[in-house]
Amino acid sequence: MTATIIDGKAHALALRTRVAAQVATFRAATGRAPGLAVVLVGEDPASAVYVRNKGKATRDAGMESFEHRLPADTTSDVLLALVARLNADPAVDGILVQLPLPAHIDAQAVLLAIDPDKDVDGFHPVNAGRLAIGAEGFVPCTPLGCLMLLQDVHPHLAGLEAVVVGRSNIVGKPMAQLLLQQSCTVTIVHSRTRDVFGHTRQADIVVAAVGIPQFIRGDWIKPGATVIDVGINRTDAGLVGDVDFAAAAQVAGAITPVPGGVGPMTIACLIRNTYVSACRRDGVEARL
Ligand SMILES: NC(=O)C1=CN([C@@H]2O[C@H](COP(=O)(O)OP(=O)(O)OC[C@H]3O[C@@H](n4cnc5c(N)ncnc54)[C@H](OP(=O)(O)O)[C@@H]3O)[C@@H](O)[C@H]2O)C=CC1
Ligand SMILES: Nc1nc(=O)c2c([nH]1)NC[C@@H]1CN(c3ccc(C(=O)N[C@@H](CCC(=O)O)C(=O)O)cc3)C=[N+]21
Ligand SMILES: [Mg+2]
Repeated sequence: MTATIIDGKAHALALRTRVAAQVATFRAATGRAPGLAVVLVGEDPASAVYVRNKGKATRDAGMESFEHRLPADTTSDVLLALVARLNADPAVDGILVQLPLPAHIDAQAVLLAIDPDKDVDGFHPVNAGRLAIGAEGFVPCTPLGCLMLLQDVHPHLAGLEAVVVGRSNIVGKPMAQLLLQQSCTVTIVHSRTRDVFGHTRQADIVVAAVGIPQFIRGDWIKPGATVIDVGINRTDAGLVGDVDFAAAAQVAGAITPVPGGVGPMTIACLIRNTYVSACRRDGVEARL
């Protein structure tokens, strides 16, 4: 069997195009553009590339991008003061503080300072709680993008066995919550799991968010299963995912590539969340 390759780039472009059309309607109705503030502390080159790409995607959608670049030695107090200003700024609908932050800054404290109703990353504990109880809030962009790709392959997710590899607050845990909300039977495996492939081999859906290049082997996948590879690993061989793509594609029914899979959907969902935030803040219905 050779898997269908899930084209994340095409899905992302379609979503961004839909959002851009709705943003035009929003601007005509309200006389203002939705705004996204992105904060980058330090000079990590990979982070700088992401922030540039986010700014471009924001402007391409007809929204305003406010980019704040701070030096690596910025204090927590200075960063918290900037977040407070962005919280109070009516032109800002979404706030994203690029992670990772330098080690001397308490990242949890910074995330906690963001107004949950501008938290388009969905990282604030209030939004994590809203997701857990099924209340309206912001869902982290990467798992939301993964869910959209999965729903294209499986219009009915209910009853499917899903295994999420990884339990981080920004990918694994919210991914498991979303799949549970869709009535999948969800298993989360992590570094202390005794038999990771014993679990993945049973799964109809495997979401890999481990951070280890090509960690998931081809024979860990059940024939016909859907594989979503969240991993972004820069190696000497270039950018690779957390799945051994060549081997897994021989077994899976559908699989996302890296690059061109989940990554572009993350940015498209950030644009979507920012548009939705602007609609909520102005009391107009979000249409997507
Ligand atoms: N495409 C995109 O838009 C995005 C991609 N990423 C990428 O996704 C990947 C995961 O990111 P993130 O969740 O932040 O990573 P973290 O490092 O925060 O979490 C990794 C998880 O994998 C688990 N893990 C580590 N080793 C093993 C193992 N041997 N067996 C089973 N589980 C293991 C860890 O377990 P434990 O908790 O026990 O330590 C942890 O829960 C990275 O490659 C990252 O670059 C991240 C965000 C967005
Ligand atoms: N507050 C915060 N929110 C985030 O959402 C966030 C973050 N911090 N820190 C870093 C991670 C990582 N992340 C990615 C976004 C897009 C691609 C992406 O577009 N990837 C392209 C390739 C890009 C390349 O070539 O490097 C692809 O997979 O095709 C990847 C990774 C968002 N993150
Ligand atoms: Mg992490």
